[in-house]
Amino acid sequence: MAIAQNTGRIRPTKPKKNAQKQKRKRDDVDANKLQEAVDQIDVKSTFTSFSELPLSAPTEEGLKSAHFSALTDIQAKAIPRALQGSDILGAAKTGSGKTLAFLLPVLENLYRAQCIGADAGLGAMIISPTRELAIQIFEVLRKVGGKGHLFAAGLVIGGKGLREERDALSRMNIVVCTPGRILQHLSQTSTFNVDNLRMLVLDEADRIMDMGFKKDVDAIIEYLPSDRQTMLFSATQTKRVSDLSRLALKEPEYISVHEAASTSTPKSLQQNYTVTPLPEKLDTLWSFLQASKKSKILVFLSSGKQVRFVYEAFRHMQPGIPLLHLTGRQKQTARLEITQKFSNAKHSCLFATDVVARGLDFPAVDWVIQVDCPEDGDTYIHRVGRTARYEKAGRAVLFLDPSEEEGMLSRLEQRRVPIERINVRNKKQMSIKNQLQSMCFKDPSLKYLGQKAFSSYVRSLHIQKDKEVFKLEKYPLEEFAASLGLPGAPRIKFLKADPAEVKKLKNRSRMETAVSESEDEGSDAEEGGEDKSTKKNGVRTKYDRMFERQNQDVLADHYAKMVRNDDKDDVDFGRLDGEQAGDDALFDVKRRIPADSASGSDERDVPAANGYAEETGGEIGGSGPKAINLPGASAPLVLDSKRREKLLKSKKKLLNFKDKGSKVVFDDEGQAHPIYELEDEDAFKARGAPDEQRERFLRSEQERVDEADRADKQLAREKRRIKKERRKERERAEDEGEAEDGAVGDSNEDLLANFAADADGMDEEDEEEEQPKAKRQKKWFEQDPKVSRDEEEREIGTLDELEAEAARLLG
Ligand SMILES: Nc1ncnc2c1ncn2[C@@H]1O[C@H](COP(=O)(O)OP(=O)(O)OP(=O)(O)O)[C@@H](O)[C@H]1O
Repeated sequence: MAIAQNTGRIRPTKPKKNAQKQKRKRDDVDANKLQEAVDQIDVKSTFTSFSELPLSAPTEEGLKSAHFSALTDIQAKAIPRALQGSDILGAAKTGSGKTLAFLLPVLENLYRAQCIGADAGLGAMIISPTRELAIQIFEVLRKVGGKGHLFAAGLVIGGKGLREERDALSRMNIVVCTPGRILQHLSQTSTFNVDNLRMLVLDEADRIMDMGFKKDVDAIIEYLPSDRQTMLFSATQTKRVSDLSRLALKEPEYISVHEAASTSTPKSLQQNYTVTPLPEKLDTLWSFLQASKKSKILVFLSSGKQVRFVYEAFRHMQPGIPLLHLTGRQKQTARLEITQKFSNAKHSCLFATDVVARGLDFPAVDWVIQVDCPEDGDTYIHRVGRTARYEKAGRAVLFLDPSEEEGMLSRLEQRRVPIERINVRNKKQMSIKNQLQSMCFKDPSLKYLGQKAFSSYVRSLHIQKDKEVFKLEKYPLEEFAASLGLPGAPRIKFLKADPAEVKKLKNRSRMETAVSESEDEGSDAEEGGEDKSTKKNGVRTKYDRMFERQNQDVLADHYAKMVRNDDKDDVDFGRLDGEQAGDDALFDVKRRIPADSASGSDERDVPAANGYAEETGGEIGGSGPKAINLPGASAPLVLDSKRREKLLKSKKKLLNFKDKGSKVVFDDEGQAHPIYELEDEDAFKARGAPDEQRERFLRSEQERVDEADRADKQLAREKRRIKKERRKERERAEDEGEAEDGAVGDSNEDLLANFAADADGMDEEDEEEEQPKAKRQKKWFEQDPKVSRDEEEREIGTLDELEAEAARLLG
């Protein structure tokens, strides 16, 4: 198969023309025979191996090289029906091989239809909710289809050049994509023709069909031909009639292989929970890591901020096991690198958000630890499904706060999850609170991360839909803040908001947010999220995007949308009551400014990095720019970009934002006054009319000038006298002979020079003037003055005398 690279760069390879033609001929014959065999499949019979199915030679070859021989349950049931062209709703436990259950029919059905090459157009579209999962599906496609098939296949997930994708799309037969990005191509790429599309696959279909992707999916469907085969797969598949009608499924086959099973999770998965009060969760996690250094562990936390804080804090404490972290906020290349690292690692601990909860097939994960309670039973199932995949063993532990225990256990029971309580051995339990506190004290940036982790966690609790499980008022938040090493709990404000808006926001699940983050917030300007806003706003520049990017280090996009700039409606978190905390509430993070600049006496200081404190109001702290009060600055420094945030690290640059200071003069008592000070008006009037005052002032100034003039003249006279004396002194010295009088002359000159300097400050030029000139050598045309005087006295009379005189001068 001509397959694109898994980085999103699409480079269909070109098989040699002759070989291609011959192969096509063979394939034509094969395809006809295969079609007959497929038509004759008895879908009710039991299949156990791939060899029992009528598959093409290239597919068989691919399966063989990937060492797939026996069919899993879902594959045995779904593949025969899908080969015959039925629409499928496939449900099976995590790690049970659903990917091959839809990839094989895609390869086979397109092969039999000879939907190969650029002329055939796009034959199949496979949609995944996350980029990581799309990449993984693409890899499996490459593994089983890359051996002998001639399809051109590619990945369209954003994070790479739009034009590059656009060019390749027009030649693709199979595309694996994320919803936002493919919709962008459908709406913007004129050469992208989907008229020949035969198959549409939705992996993690329940996720793709829910609120987060609703608009995108509905729009995508509009572009696709209605005469197509549609397949939906998920471990938590639903038969929602609304979804089926949205996708226009035709008499779909509902294949739920584990419906009758007593549990909805793999049998080989051992599941436990431990009741750990929120402030002790990090202690328990640390103790667990210390006891499991030779394991591969996946730790779920509910927000990217928490992931970042726990990762950074634990990293500093050197746990003795390699640590990794993954969130939707990271750049695509970093995410890819981390998933690969964790896949290849033997012993490692990956802290992650729900961005990796679904579909990812990390090999040999020993433990899945859920430090934060999942939002619902489905999320729990997907998270724990990252271990115990395809008949392998695995263990999962859920940390529950006492307030969550009852509610969550009943949800898990409803979802047929067998889970048992275990207790943490007191002896093994370690406390890292003091360590965290001292680390946060020493390292303001860690403390800052801790504050963000705290706020984002509280916000995530607040927006949870299931209030029977998540009762915000029951969590010991002060103690929780202390357990993160913080000196106090950052205060959080809740704002009243439009109920309709809140409802809409609440309907967005956390997973959706994580996923939409992952789609929206890569570094590349042409990613899915950006594309959506492009649609809305028309042309946007790089700077628009830069400023629109929501406070990347602080709050997620959806939180930003929940913040309203309406101070009147602020309600203190401390005073939160049932009504205020109800569905109508939106919230905002309120951080403190230093006590000396804060007006409210009850406010605590929460100094941010570099010793400065943040002040937020309205949208600040939620998503918009932050304002920092610099000591000595007249106005707060607004942090509306990364570049400005960096400023905080440079004292030199910060000086530009501070007041430059003003000049003052000191009176005799040592009191400072501004240089120009307005005097008292009455005192001014008492001194007479302004004109008179002006006259008086001019007169007095004139006298002052005259006096100064006189002094100057006197000084000039004195100088001239000194000069004269010095000249005479010099001449006398010359006359009497330099050798004898040098000493006297020098001493006089010193004396005179000193006097002159004292007299008034003669400047250097004057001083130089006073220095005796060094005796200069005569030029050829100059005469000795003595000689010259003698000569002048001598009269030149005749021509002979004149000639004789000229000869004498020349000689
Ligand atoms: N027929 C098979 N024989 C052997 N291994 C298989 C077979 N089918 C799938 N596998 C392996 O099982 C593992 C899980 O497969 P897959 O990722 O498709 O599961 P899934 O059902 O999609 O899981 P999830 O619900 O978590 O997405 C993979 O490592 C895959 O290679």
